[in-house]
Amino acid sequence: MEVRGLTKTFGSVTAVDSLSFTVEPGQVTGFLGPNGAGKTTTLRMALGLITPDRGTTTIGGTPYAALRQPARHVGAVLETAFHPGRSGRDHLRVYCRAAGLPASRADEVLARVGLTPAARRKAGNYSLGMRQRLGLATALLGDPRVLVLDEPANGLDPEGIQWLRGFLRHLAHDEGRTVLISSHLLSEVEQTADRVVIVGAGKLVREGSLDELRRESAGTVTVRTPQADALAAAVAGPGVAVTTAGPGALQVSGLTTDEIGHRAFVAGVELHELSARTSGLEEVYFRLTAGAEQYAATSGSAS
Ligand SMILES: Nc1ncnc2c1ncn2[C@@H]1O[C@H](COP(=O)(O)OP(=O)(O)OP(=O)(O)O)[C@@H](O)[C@H]1O
Repeated sequence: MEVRGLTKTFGSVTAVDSLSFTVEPGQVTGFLGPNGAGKTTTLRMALGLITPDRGTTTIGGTPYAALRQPARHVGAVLETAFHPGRSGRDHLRVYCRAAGLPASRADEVLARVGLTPAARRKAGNYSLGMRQRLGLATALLGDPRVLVLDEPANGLDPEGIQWLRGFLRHLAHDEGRTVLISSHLLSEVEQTADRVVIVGAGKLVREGSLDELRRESAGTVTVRTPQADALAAAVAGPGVAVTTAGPGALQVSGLTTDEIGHRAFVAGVELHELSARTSGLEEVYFRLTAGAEQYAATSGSAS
């Protein structure tokens, strides 16, 4: 799935801004960003539910709207709407008819998502977690190569989350499907996703493997010094990032503790602490999207 230059404006809000990224088969890709970052709008454009101002999305080289029998190519769970009086099984059979699929697919996908025991119960009485499973079953009806799921872990209990992780990884790794899942929490996709696409304020912030992000989170050094400005000047250079981490404390990335200690010594800067530490993925994600969240908060309160 290739997203190229997608842009969408609602009034004065640019929800999605020249966004481009690629989602590969055989992997689970996490689509991450804080609330209001434009994830749902992007997915709705990718699935032809709303029209972008600019840009394209193609699935296996073809725009969604041009796919013949789209259910066989792309399965999506964006918002899950059910007729409350209809059983889960009947809900799926209606979709089978609409998509030209045999009714027997309904029972097959119910079994895949573990809903067989509840198949004949009214969907209106399903728990949130069961509704999520029914949504997933609906997406799987056409046996699609691409799955797009908006916040699929919402409402699932810990056991359900565990099951979902294994299931999505199986669909991608063992069956070679393309799986895209959105979330505003990195922790929610951390154990499922192989890659992440991170957006903030409608723009791409980062696209890459989770391993890359993990490596990045390993390289921060905390320095405490009464001469913070002098130290910042002493370590500055290409590939080095320095941020303030409280009074008299700096975080330096791009240099080892030995290199920072040496530069401080040469510059005559007194050090009180020099420690390498793993900042953790969540912190890297927060740092990447912090500006975007600020922007979202400002634009939200102004409107
Ligand atoms: N139909 C609409 N009309 C007006 N503004 C909209 C509409 N849809 C989305 N927006 C705005 O576009 C921005 C992006 O919203 P979107 O729902 O795509 O973000 P999101 O990343 O999915 O957020 P969340 O995690 O909260 O679901 C927000 O500022 C939102 O208020």
